Amino acid sequence: MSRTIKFEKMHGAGNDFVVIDARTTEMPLNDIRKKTPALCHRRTGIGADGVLLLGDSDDSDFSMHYYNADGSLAGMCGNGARCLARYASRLGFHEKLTFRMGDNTYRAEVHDAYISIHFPVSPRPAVKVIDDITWCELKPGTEHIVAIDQEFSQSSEESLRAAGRQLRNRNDLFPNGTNVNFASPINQNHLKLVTYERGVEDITLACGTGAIATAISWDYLKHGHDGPPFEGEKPESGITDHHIQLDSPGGPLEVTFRANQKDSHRTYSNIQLHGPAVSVFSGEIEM
Ligand SMILES: N[C@H](CCC[C@H](N)C(=O)O)C(=O)O
Repeated sequence: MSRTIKFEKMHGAGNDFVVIDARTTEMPLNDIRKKTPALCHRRTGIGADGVLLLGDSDDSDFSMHYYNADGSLAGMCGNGARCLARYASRLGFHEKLTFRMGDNTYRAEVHDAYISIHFPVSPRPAVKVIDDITWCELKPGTEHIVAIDQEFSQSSEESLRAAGRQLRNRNDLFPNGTNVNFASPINQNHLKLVTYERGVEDITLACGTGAIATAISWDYLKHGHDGPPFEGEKPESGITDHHIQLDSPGGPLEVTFRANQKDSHRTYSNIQLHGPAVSVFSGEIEM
């Protein structure tokens, strides 16, 4: 049976989504998931990198559900979270809200120009050398690997897409696949970032969890890496707060976090993602 469903098309730094209030659709979430590739198709559908659903929650303001464009599940979507928070605040939720995604409860603060999402996660980066390139592997809500090299700023989009696709499909190393981030430093607190996204199977204009993964990897590779120190830096004991800007093809995102250094261990907390969330149009679609 086909149904007409209301949706809003939104984006955060060009990472775009079909947003649906699942409380009003009377359609099982899994049925919407099955329709996700058709909804996200850029020629025959609405066109998006994924579908965001707002659902009920017992212990938060709402629950977030996210499907990649191919219908696969992802642990988290940072740009999507900002869009859903903006959408929720327009539905009448407060500007400060909480939402549930998987096992985590996130907090969001909705401002006119930007939205901040507090990530209740403490990712533990691990260094992996693959084909002579140093990668940092970590999971700020979903799976990422990050390489940081000045050379990526000169690389063509085609070459990064091909390299991202190849690594994403290295099932021997990443049985669940991974999102792949190529970053190049501009200065200590500012990097350029290109992300190949699993489930979209392409470079997207921005990736929020990729921005978090990159900001933390940048710090970890300098201070927390078990191998020889990078740039001659030695780990120091203590707490430091960081604010990093990541420039993606679709625009800048900002990440703040706290690094906690104890002996040779470096851990991360107070992670926040800040950036825009914009409504493009709304409509109805037969599903
Ligand atoms: N674009 C999203 C990430 C989606 C992650 C997804 N592609 C996966 O983990 O499979 C973001 O802003 O964080």
